[in-house]
Amino acid sequence: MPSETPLDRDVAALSEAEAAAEHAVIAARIAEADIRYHQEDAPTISDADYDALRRRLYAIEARFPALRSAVSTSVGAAPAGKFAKVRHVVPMLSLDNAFADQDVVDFVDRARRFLGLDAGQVLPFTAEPKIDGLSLSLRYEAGRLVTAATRGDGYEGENVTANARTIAEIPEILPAGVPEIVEIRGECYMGHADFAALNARMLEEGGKAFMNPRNAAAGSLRQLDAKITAVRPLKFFAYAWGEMSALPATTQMGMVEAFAAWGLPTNPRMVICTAVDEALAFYHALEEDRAGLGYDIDGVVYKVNELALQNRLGFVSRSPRWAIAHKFPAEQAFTVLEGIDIQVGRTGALTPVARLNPVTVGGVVVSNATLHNEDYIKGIGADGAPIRGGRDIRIGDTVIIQRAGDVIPQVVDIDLAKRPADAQPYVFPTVCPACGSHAVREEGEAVRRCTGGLICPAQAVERIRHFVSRLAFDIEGLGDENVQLFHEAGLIKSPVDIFHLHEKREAARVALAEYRERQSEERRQREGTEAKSKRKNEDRSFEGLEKLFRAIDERRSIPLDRFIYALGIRNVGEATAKALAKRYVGIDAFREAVARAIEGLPGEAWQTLTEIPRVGAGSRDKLIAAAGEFSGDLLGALDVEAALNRAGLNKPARDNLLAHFGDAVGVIRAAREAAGGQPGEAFRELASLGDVGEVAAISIADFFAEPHNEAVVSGLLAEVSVTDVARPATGGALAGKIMVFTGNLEKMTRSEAKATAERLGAKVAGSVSKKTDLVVAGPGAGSKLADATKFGVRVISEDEWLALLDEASR
Ligand SMILES: NC(=O)c1ccc[n+]([C@@H]2O[C@H](COP(=O)([O-])OP(=O)(O)OC[C@H]3O[C@@H](n4cnc5c(N)ncnc54)[C@H](O)[C@@H]3O)[C@@H](O)[C@H]2O)c1
Ligand SMILES: [Zn+2]
Repeated sequence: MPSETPLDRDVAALSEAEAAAEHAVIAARIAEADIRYHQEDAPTISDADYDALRRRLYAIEARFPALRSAVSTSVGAAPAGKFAKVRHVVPMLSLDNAFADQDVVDFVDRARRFLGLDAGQVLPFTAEPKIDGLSLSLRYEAGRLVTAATRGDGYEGENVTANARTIAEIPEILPAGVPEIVEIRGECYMGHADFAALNARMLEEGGKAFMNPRNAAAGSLRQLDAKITAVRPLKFFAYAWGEMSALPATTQMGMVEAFAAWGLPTNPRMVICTAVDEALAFYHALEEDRAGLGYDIDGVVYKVNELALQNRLGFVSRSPRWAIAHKFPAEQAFTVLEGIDIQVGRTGALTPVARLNPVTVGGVVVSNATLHNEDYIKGIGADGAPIRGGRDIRIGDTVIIQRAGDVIPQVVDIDLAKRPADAQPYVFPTVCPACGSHAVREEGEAVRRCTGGLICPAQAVERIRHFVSRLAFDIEGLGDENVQLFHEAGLIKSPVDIFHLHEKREAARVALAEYRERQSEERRQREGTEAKSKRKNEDRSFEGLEKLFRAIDERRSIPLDRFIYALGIRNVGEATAKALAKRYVGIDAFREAVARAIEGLPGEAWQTLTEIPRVGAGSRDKLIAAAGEFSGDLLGALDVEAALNRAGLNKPARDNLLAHFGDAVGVIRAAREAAGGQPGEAFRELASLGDVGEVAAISIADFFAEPHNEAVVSGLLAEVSVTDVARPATGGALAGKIMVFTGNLEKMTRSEAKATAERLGAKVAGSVSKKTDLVVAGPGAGSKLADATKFGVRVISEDEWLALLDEASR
């Protein structure tokens, strides 16, 4: 609830003056909300907030009846001036609301008491979905539709006859034999799929999207120009009636069945209940099916089935005593966005989370909701097209929160009318809030990522796990569990700490002991017995720890490719790391090359051009060259077209560039800008290595340009010596040989086998050809083995391979 109304103060504690003051404020807010909702189809508070205001109003009036005013008994809002008015012979009233199951129990008890029923007598009532649309009254005279009217204030509605006639589901003529005067009432609504399609069309035509299906239905029906209504996909369910010259039935159910027989759409979920339990079961079952109905409902309506009993029960002020609306907890609510927090995920992704003024949605108090990503906040969808009609989200905005079922609550829209005058567009951080490293966003990616992988606490555990993984430092005894526990104990915060762990032997022992203690405690709890833990945590040796220290020491020397791979640079996998190591051989040469590449790092405009789909490096360079030669000013559109033609791009590249930058002027402007930020020679060289490429080169440069990472690399180099990668094809027992592994290897993994072969100078290929020198085939080998036979390539078993390795290492 917005803070202006202290709805939480106990009514019993209010003085008469306080009550009067609060009553006046609430009454004014209800009157205002009624006009926005019923007359303008543009609500400014949520239904739940509205209901809470009404409940509070009635609570105050119950204690101070003298405060009752027009609002207390009002229904809807007066007809809008733009429509002709229609007087309802039988008023169209509202319904009393039930929120908790107990309210329904009370309702039935009240009705039974009123009717003087004793325990043995049943009181059947109907239960049916409460459709979330707007009520519509259809008057037929001699079987012909003569007037259609909205509810208005219950006594006078708006004449929307021409509009209603355009609704396909509403019959113009009723079958012969119907009473002379028939007034059928029901709900005019719009289905989910139709609503989505209508909104897409509205946006495409440059119009405004509707907030929800109810507003869309109301806005479409209440059009001065019926031609507009005609193209809006409106539907109708009949469930009530007004003036009738004769009644076709004596029960609620019978009446609705008669309407169906006359050709009116009625809701298939309507049932008869004889006990409260049955009604509540219906309610909860419907709530579960709610999302799949295809149209919005906001609760269940119960009505006493016998019309004779309905007549005896009659009305209280604005609603019948024989019916009640049992509302579902709201799935959407308005609240104020108080701030945007940035969370950093395990892989460095920065995710914006809305900090909200707490609000109840779907029966749960929500104070955080997802904002998805940077573009979502700006009003841009995943496909680059506007969402929410292009409205961005700002701190201080009044936002709509949605929470359906178990889905994470999300911010779905904002109310522009309530935007504070000083609200600023949200600027997404370019620095990681967890570690201060810069955060970059790759073109074509929705997420921005922290580049401080090695020091970022949010990513630490993941990165350290990668650092010690098999293809990287391969430190035995430092599995996922140990990384986690040493990280939690503050002993390994970054990879450098691994090499200092032995200096903190005591602390490591304590951390390990505590971890074991926790583990066995958990086991005890799980198994439920004390006795089970036979070895009651006796002083177990810390042999494992000593072994770990030895394993770490063994890795104080590591080949360059493994070292590069271990750093966990984005887009740098095993193959890229190998290509780099092969090219630069030693760590110093590699770092120098990267430092030079950073100096020549291309500008953002160049990077953007690089990542537009179907625009390869060739097209990009052609375009930049053409833009460089182009001397005209960008306003001369003809020249611009000519310049673009001269560039000689292929069609897909050209189309995608035009789509991305809007028009030829935009393309040339972008190309000119890119020309100013072209990469230097060193960058181009880095990017041109096999298995590296421009994307990886940018990631490498970004990584080393981040001082935090440089610091960790220097720290590591003080602890480990990075060995040069032997130039291949010299000396190794398999120098220059092309090998293929196929089938299942049982004594070593595929990647191990591959690494060993490469260490001996072989090149490992993925498929067998005439050039293949050797195939190692395990069980289950298939087509590759067949190829080997076909080409006459030598094939050996895994055991023979191991023997060969033995020999080679002697
Ligand atoms: N957000 C706002 O600013 C705002 C303002 C005013 C009203 N409202 C919403 O409207 C409600 C009050 O409006 P109300 O006075 O129309 O009461 P109501 O919506 O609680 O109940 C009466 C209405 O229910 C509808 N209905 C749907 N299915 C029905 C069925 N099967 N049988 C009978 N009636 C059915 C009819 O149109 C009827 O007029 C509030 O509880 C709130 O949800 C919201
Ligand atoms: Zn970070």
